[in-house]
This record gives sequence, structure tokens and C-alpha cells, in this order.
Amino acid sequence: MSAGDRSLLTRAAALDEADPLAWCADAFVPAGEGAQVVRAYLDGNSLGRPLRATAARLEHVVAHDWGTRLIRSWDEQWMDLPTRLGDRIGRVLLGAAPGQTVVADSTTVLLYKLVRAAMSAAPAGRTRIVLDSENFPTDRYVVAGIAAELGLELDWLHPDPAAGVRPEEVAAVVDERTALVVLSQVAYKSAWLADLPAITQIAHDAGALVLWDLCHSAGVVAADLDANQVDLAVGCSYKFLNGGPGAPAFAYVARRHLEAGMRQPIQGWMGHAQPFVMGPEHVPAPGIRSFISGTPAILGMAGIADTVDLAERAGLAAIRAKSVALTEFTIEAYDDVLAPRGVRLGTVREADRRGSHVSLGHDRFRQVVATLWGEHIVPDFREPDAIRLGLAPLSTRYTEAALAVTRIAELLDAS
Ligand SMILES: Cc1ncc(COP(=O)(O)O)c(C=O)c1O
Ligand SMILES: Nc1c(O)cccc1C(=O)C[C@H](N)C(=O)O
Repeated sequence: MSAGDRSLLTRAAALDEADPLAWCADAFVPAGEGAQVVRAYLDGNSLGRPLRATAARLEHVVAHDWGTRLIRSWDEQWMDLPTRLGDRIGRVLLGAAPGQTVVADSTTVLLYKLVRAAMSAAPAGRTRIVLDSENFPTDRYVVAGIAAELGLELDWLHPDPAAGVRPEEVAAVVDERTALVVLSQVAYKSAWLADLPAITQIAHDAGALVLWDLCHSAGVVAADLDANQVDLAVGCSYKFLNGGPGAPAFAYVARRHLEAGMRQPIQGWMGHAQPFVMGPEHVPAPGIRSFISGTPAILGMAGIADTVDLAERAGLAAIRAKSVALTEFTIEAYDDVLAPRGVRLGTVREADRRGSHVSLGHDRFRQVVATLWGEHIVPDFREPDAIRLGLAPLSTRYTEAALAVTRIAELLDAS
């Protein structure tokens, strides 16, 4: 290890020492022990780490709510869990007043439901959807599938892959034929933080609605959905919300659309006004509850509330400040030791246009990541040549980022 690498680790240790959110990392289940201990986890933007409180909560749910109260728990607490938890996510993380957020399904399924809902509400003549080629595959596949199903047209944006969609690119395509604009607030590859207020306003000025995918921003960046007059949003809970693998997603539908009778396409019994009447016809439940279709995933929801509690104690502004500081530190470390070794930076340098990961490119990264995983240093690899360093402000330490960057440099030197 060179003197430069040592000073990187020393600087990181000092930042950890001074970190006002350092106490949050202790709330997580230790990642292994002995020879198996994870030395650096940098994939919290793909699968967040579990909280200790969640391990205890799951045990309680199994032994008490499920094991002892059994079917009675539906009446006692499970039936409104999707909207109760949705309201908490909305209040603490999304800037959404109660009654507009629900937890259900996967992001993919909620995207389908919300895009179809928006299209059912679109005035005649508005038959075009705007989306971008850099969005996560599921968003592109779902929208393209709906376009084929309903005979709609797509307006594809092709943003700079190392950045993301800019307001002027949206302004150039929306017009009186646009029904909906579907974008991610933080791009899954580059971490580009879209200008949500400006783009939402541009879509509205053209008479279109906007659906924001918040998968990579929920829990780390404010969306202020109500204040920004957002129409629709989805997001997943197993990244920065640490809900666990396959934990259900959330959907937001602005009150004005619920009051106007916006309807989703999968009218199952759990979104019925009176599910247990089991009548001949579907009568939608009032409000956001009508966006539920089948039985809610109660076990999958158990962990989400623990992160919302922790985030409320930490405060979203402090979480965002740490996220910015972590990405800033990682980019400085990149400048020091990786840029000289030919690594490309795939994330913007402007902190206010950046989410909570740093994307790096090198044609030897597939092999580098395989070696890192074997050493219990865990970033992720995205085709064709990218390492993403996911920096989850509640759980990631500066020393984890420093260790990953240092080892990447050493592995590039060794091969
Ligand atoms: C932006 C974005 N949208 C959607 C998804 C996936 O959704 P799902 O929970 O349905 O797998 C992900 C990640 O998996 C994502 O990064
Ligand atoms: N959802 C995932 C999964 O089920 C398996 C592995 C990874 C994921 C992810 O979340 C990928 C992630 N959305 C991404 O940005 O690449």
C-alpha cells in the first residue's frame, strides 16, 4: 500500500470519526464475522442491509402476529398496513400528505398499474409517452409493452449516459399529444439526479402528467412530491429503505387524481370497497386503497418501517448531506488513485445533480469485481464495464469507500 493510499484511509477514518450519522451504522445487523466479515458493502442501492430492529420485528411478527393471533391479525392490524406504512413513507421520505401512498406489489407491477391508470385518464388525442433510453430496463419494458397493448406512440429521449435527462430535452418533445412523461429521479447507472421540479413543470405546461421512478432516490434524496405537484410515483423498498429482498414497492397517486376517479387496471378483491362482502361486481375502495389488487405481503413489509423510523430520527436533510459527502469523498479518491490508472468517471461532478452512488468504468472491471467479492468487498458490476459504488448514508462508512477504491487500484496494478 502506497503512502497515498494510506492517507486516503486515514482521511476516511477521520471522516467516520466526525460523522454526525455514525450512530446509525450500529443499528444494522453486523455483516458476518471472522473470516466471513464483509469489509466493505457498497451495494445498498441494490439490496440494503437489514436493521437489528428488523430481525427482532420479524421474530415478533412470526411468533405473535402470525403464530398466535393468526387470522385475527388481518382485522387487528394487517388490512390497513399498506396505507398506514404508505402514509409514513410519504410523510418522512417523500413529502406526501396522507392518503396518497400505498405499499404493494413490485415496482414493475406498480409501474404497469400507474402507467395504465394515467393512460385511462388521458384526454382524447393524448396518445404519446415520453421516456428515456437510459432508464432502468423494467421501466422501458413496461412502457413499451403498454404502448404495444394500447397502440400508443413513444417519444424516446437519448440522454448522455454519464449524466441523464435534462429539462430542455423534455421541453423539446412534449406537446399537445403527450399524455405522460416517465423518468427516474436518480438514474440507476450514472446516479444523475434529474431536476424533478423543473421537468414536472415542463410536462404540466404541455398538459401532460409525470410519473417518477424513485427507486434510487427514496430514502436518500427528497422528492417533495406534493410541493412539486407530481402526479404519480413508484419506488422500491429493498434498496435504501432496507425492506429486504423482494419487499413490496410503493406507489404515490396525487390526491387530485384520486378524487377525479383515476383507476388502475388490476381490479382485485383487496382494492374493493368491501372485500369480504364478496359481491358480484368490483366497487373500488375509496382513495389510494383502490390501487391494491391482491393480498398484501405482510412479512415483506415488516422491515420497511424500521428504516423509516431510523430515517425520521436521523432527518432526511442530514441523510442527504452525508450522501453528498460520501459521493464527494469517493470522487476525490477516484481523482487521486483511479483516474491515473485509466478509470473513467461515469457520474457527474456537480453534487446537486448526483444521487447516492458513484459509477466507474474500466474494461477490466468484470474480473476486478469477481476478485473483490471473494475478498468480501462488495460493490456491483453493470454491463459492459461499470462498477457502481453504492453509498447508503445510514450504513456506509467512509472507510468502506476508501478500502474499495484502494483495492480497485491495487488490482488494476496487479493484473
Ligand atoms: C429504477 C428502477 N426501477 C425499477 C427497479 C426494479 O423493480 P422491481 O422491484 O420490480 O424488480 C429497479 C431495480 O431493481 C430500479 O433500479
Ligand atoms: N432488484 C434486484 C434483484 O432482484 C436482484 C439483483 C439486483 C436487483 C436490483 O435492484 C438492481 C438495481 N435496481 C439496479 O439498479 O441495478
